[in-house]
Formats: sequence, C-alpha cells, structure tokens
Amino acid sequence: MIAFENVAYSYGGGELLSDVSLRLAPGSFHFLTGPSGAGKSTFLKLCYAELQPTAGRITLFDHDVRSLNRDDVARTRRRMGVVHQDCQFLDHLPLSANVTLPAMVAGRGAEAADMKDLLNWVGLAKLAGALPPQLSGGERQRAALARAVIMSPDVVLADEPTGNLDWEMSLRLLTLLVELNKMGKTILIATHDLNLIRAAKQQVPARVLRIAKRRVQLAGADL
Ligand SMILES: Nc1ncnc2c1ncn2[C@@H]1O[C@H](COP(=O)(O)OP(=O)(O)OP(=O)(O)O)[C@@H](O)[C@H]1O
Repeated sequence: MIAFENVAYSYGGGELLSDVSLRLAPGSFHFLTGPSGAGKSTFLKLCYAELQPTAGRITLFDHDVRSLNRDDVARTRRRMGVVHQDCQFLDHLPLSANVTLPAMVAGRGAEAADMKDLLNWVGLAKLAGALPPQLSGGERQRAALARAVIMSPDVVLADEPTGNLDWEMSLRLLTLLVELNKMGKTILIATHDLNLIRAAKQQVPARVLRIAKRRVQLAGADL
C-alpha cells in the first residue's frame, strides 16, 4: 500500500532520512516515534506525496510517486485521510461545513445523513453548527479526524493526533483510530506518547516504527 525502497530525504542540508526501506501492508496499524526533529512529520509528508524523495523510490497503491502527475497525486490523496498536527479549519465556516469540505472539493458533496453519522461517531453531533474557534482542543482533534475520513480513505495518517489532549481524550481518539483499523483501514500515527502505543497494543496488533540516526526501523515488541 505504501512502500519505501532505499529512500532518502534532505531539505537541502544534510540528509534527514537515509536508506529507508519498509512496507505498510493494507489493514496494518503502525506508530511512528522518534525524538523531536527526527523527521516524523517529514516521513508522513513523503507518505502522502507532499514531498518527493531525494533518493530511492516510494510506491503508493502500486504507483511510483515520481510517475504521478498532478491529477494522479490528487486522486491518490483522496485515498488517504490526513490528520495534520495543527488541525487548521476555516474559522468562518461551521464545523459541519469544515468536515465536508474535502468531499465538496472533490465535487462529490456529502450526504447530510453521512455527515451526521460521522459527527455522531466522533461525538460532535451537537456541535455541527459551532464555529472552529469555539471548539476545545479535543473537539478540534476529533473534528480533524472526521474530516480526514469523510472520503472513506484506505489509509489514515495522523501527525501527533493526541498532542494537546488529556489522557481520557487521547484514549477516546485512539478508540476511533482502532475502530477504523478494524474496518480495514491502514493506520499510521506519529506520536511521542509511549503510553498511547501501549494502550493501542492491548487492542490491535500495532507495530512501532522508530526514527533514529536518520533510519526508520521496526522497534521490538518491548517498544
Ligand atoms: N520545510 C522545511 N525546510 C527546511 N527544514 C525543515 C522543513 N520542515 C522541517 N524541517 C526540519 O527537518 C527536521 C525534521 O522536521 P520534522 O517536522 O519532520 O520532525 P518531527 O520528528 O516531526 O518533529 P516534532 O516531533 O518536533 O514534530 C527539523 O530539524 C526541521 O527543522
């Protein structure tokens, strides 16, 4: 589904990531950990073709990212839901419109019933008409997850989705990601939170990728 072969990435200085080879199988659940500045967000950006590798090959849904034109990239991204670290919204639009925006942009429009189901699922049905600045950190994170999955993506990539949340809210968000995985979605979550990883491992066979010394490697069962 997502495959890296001897991938390197540099923003112009020295290499941030070197010789990364791995494969995220369909339906798998992975965490990505590593110190601040190690390249977790950069790795996720490579996964959704926001960045191109400076060396090696990345394959998304069996297509080499270098062979994709702009339309192909847009089509590929529709199969991927991304929860960004900063969860930005359009502040003048109500939550419901923000969540359905990806469907609108893709020219699909979302059925009102689907949107209601989705907001119910993330526990935000009562806030459908609220404006983003009125939402708490946890509500914003859950809204960002709803927006990421409105197009029924095959893959969900989340960058520190529980970064600003208390433990109870983190577990709630994790439960939603585990539910998505049980529905067959491939999940990749960048996080610093080892407790979150431990909690996930009690629910799903999650694996841990660790960035260290520019390499991304599978961690052992002990984290
Ligand atoms: N657009 C950019 N141009 C140049 N350098 C960048 C750019 N984006 C990130 N970097 C640098 O690349 C390194 C990795 O950044 P990245 O955001 O991928 O790390 P991270 O592991 O996600 O960090 P954190 O855990 O703090 O969010 C950092 O040193 C950062 O300053």
